[in-house]
Amino acid sequence: MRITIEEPAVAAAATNGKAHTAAAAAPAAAPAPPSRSATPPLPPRPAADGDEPSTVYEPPLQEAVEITNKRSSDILHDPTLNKGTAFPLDERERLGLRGLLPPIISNMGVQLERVMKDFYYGLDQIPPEEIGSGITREMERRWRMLQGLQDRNETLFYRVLVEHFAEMAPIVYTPTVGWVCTNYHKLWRRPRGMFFSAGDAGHMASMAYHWPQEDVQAIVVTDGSRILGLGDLGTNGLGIPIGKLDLYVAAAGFHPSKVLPCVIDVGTNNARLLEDPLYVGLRQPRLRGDAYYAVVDEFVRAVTSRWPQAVLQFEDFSIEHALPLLERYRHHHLVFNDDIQGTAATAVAGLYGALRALGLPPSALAQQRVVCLGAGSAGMGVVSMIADAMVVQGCTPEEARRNFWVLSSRGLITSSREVIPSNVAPFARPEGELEGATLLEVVRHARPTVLLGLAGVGRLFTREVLEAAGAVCERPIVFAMSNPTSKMECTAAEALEATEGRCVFASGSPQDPFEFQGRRREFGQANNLFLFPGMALGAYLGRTGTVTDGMFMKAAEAIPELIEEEDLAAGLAYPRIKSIRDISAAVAAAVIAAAHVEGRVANANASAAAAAGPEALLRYVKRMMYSPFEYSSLAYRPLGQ
Ligand SMILES: O=C([O-])CC(=O)C(=O)O
Ligand SMILES: [Mg+2]
Repeated sequence: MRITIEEPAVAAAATNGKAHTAAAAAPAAAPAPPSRSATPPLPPRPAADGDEPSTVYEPPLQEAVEITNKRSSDILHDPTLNKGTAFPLDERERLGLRGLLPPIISNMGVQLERVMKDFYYGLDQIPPEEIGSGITREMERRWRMLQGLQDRNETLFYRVLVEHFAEMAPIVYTPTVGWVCTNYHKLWRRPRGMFFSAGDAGHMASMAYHWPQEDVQAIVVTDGSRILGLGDLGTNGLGIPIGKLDLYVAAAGFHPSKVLPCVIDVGTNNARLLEDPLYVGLRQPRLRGDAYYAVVDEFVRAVTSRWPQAVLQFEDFSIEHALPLLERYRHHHLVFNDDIQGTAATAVAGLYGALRALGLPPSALAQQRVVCLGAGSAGMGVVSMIADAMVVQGCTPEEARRNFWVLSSRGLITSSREVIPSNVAPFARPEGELEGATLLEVVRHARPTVLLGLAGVGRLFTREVLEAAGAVCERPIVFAMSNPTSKMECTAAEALEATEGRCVFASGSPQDPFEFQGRRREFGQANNLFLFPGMALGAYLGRTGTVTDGMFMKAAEAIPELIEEEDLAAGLAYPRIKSIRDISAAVAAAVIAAAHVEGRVANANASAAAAAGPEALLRYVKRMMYSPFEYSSLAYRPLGQ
């Protein structure tokens, strides 16, 4: 496997072709692009006849070489030196840039095409089906504006993000981040984070040293194979680790220079990206099997060797790899999978919150009847953890399992199904019980109190399904957890209308408040953003070695404690995200406390704080959190001193 180099001739041809396509698709009001926006064709090559030079030698007017004493990101941040994706491989090696840029080496023609498309069409270069419902032009404008701020002044960026978190989280994170990933190759700006590709095999350990920070405390990595519910986005998926780590800083107080977003590029099976001349990832189908695991293993060895104390969060890996990778590393490294474990703990937290809102004690969890749509890694992670929580609340594992009805795209899963993955098998209904039944049939038959949506395919909680849920239960709990907005199982308005306002609703992507039956209704956000920043902070501060199920369970129990009384009365199952820093601090403290009981807190300060009790521990955590409210003063120390 080697780094792919775009052929200039091919790229120039593609440039011309695309310019015409874009012009045809342009709205009538848009200015017509010049007939040729691409680089002019090269002059015909002179025929080689004999040994005579065909041209007269002309000395160049300016030096072709520019001298610099800068390296690595200092070069990318110097506009006079930066070439973006066009740095050739030898310069990437010589200047410590390998890994700081996507694997494709473009030429200036491709860069020109990207710029001109944006210049002429802006958002309109993007086919409407890619925009995704819920993403408006105004959200795009805000994203671009905040991105510009982040590129020039991170302290100020994080200050505005912390101060206006509820308003800005939907722009830097879900749902806008889904749109950003879909269009990452068109929106290309300054690179942020690291790219490890299959073409880097054998080089990753040394590449990790190209990252300029000695002290990295948290890494989020994706292989781009299942970005939110949007599918395989290849290297474009890096937008997700970037968005997650923005929240590490804003919500959990990691220092912005100490977090590292990463993508592992093993190819993509997304035909549209493979054909797009602007795509910046490897143009090859995804690696599979041992070849795939070899790349991920090398990445994990590279980053954990250079930064042994860092927490490593796996994000948006497709179902076939997410669980095997978690099992592979979780017993040796400080890792967790946010979609499996973070989403699970978020769902448990929300169920405890919903029970509180309904005036029921935590022990009532053991009596809930749960229908879960989606048997992927996130769905099954949620189901297993709710079952574990039911056991904590006093029922046997067998009784807990009988409380679940799990549906895949082929309907209800029963033990008569030919192939059942091992994590699904314990939750298969007994043979003969409605194999393959539709969601509507299952709701009527099982009479659930809880309806969970984790299928990632869009509006499957139809009006009929929701009405049935409202008919079999006075106050059904409805969580539409798939992201982004276009993939949610139903909207808040749909859930409220179909149940005459009786349900407790939450969704993974945010929903604006609205008036319903003369009352303003607001909704909790069932998103793992409540979990992962605090989980990472607790695991990092505690130096807990690994991340255990017990740590997740305690984190889940801590979250509903932070819902305000008046919000409980209004039926909110989650605290408000504007208190995200308090929530993350409480989660981190709960995580350290759980790890302390398990005897795995290796950091003496954290251990002493845990021994001193919950208040001392919470104070310790809060003291360790970075705050962007003041600039720190800068001191100068020359290199080598
Ligand atoms: O990123 C989010 O909003 C939640 C999440 O992990 C996912 O949907 O994969
Ligand atoms: Mg995710």
